[in-house]
Amino acid sequence: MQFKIATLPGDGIGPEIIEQAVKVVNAIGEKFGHQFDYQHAVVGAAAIDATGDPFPEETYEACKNADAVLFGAIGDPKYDNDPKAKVRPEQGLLAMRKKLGLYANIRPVSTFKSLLHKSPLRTDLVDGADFVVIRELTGGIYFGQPRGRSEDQNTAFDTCVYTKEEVQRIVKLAFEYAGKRNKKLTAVDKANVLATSRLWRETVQEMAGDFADIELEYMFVDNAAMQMIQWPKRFDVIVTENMFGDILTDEASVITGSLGLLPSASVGIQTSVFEPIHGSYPQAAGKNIANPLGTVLSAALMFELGLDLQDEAKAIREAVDASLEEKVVTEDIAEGKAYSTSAVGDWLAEYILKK
Ligand SMILES: NC(=O)c1ccc[n+]([C@@H]2O[C@H](COP(=O)([O-])OP(=O)(O)OC[C@H]3O[C@@H](n4cnc5c(N)ncnc54)[C@H](O)[C@@H]3O)[C@@H](O)[C@H]2O)c1
Ligand SMILES: CC(C)[C@H](C(=O)O)[C@@H](O)C(=O)O
Ligand SMILES: [Mg+2]
Repeated sequence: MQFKIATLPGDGIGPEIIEQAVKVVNAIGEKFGHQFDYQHAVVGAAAIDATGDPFPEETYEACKNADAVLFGAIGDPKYDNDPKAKVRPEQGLLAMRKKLGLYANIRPVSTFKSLLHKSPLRTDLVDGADFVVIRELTGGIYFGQPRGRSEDQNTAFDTCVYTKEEVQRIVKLAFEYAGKRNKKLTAVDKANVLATSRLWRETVQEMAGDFADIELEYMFVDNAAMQMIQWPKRFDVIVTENMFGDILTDEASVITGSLGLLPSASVGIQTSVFEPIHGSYPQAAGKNIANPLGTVLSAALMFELGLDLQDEAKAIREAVDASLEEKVVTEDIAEGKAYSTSAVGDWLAEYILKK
């Protein structure tokens, strides 16, 4: 089959990790007889440098016209350290999510047998941990109005807004996702304090009757942050709002051993975007040391959820498992010899072709 893939490397380590994902996707193409027509587009700081806009119209068009989008990461210290910057790389990512209607960010968290000892958590706690965080991605405090500063500049404000419809569509997706897994859903909120969280909880309660086969529990986000580390195996599917999901999933990556391992799928109304959960890791940019597996596993999610090609997704995950067992890994998870980002990509592509 023939597919159009938009590749958006972004900033920092973005180009290096996307390059490895493309190698892997090409190997899958060769093995399974698919052709991929790539359209490269700029986003983030790279797009500001090139066009002045962190999510230019041409990039939006490339995403809309694609069967799937592979995205690296955005962000640059020159903006991180300049709170007064008017245009920021992160605005490009948020614009992409909003304009493409990517309301659900699916972030699977699972452990690899060969990496259990890499987690700072006790092996018996993390061995077998396997859950999915469904993060709402186009609402909440990231997008709510009003936001800004008072006239005298001495007060700043952001607004957290959710409509019932926004909550319903993500909660429906989460119930359905739980139905395909172990039928357990944890709705994480801060309903003891926030009005938006009370709307979430009320909406989940109203919908629960339609999903009576799903075991449902509610948990406050502070408690969830603790239990995720204390007892990660108790979770199966978690649904939560935008910012809670952002924070909880970086925390969850500690269970697996590295932030560089976690993939995600941002799905919604138009084309889906497949992206690692980590950022542009500027300290590693250009050094060929970043872990490409979060991005490679995002490509696996692209086959699984975006293109509905299950054998292809499985072949990528098998290659990743094999690389971990053979210890062909980058420095964040290496013991002894560390491989470069590109060497890991080459090894994975070769493994897929040889198998
Ligand atoms: N989706 C995104 O594009 C995204 C996500 C998070 C942060 N950011 C941006 O990235 C920039 C840097 O942010 P940050 O330092 O807080 O977060 P980060 O995720 O870039 O890095 C945090 C730490 O995680 C580890 N790490 C991350 N990715 C890794 C990889 N592939 N391999 C090995 N280790 C990895 C490193 O130890 C790194 O110091 C900022 O500009 C931020 O806004 C972008
Ligand atoms: C860079 C930032 C806007 C982004 C977010 O907070 O959503 C990132 O942390 C992520 O998790 O993709
Ligand atoms: Mg994040």
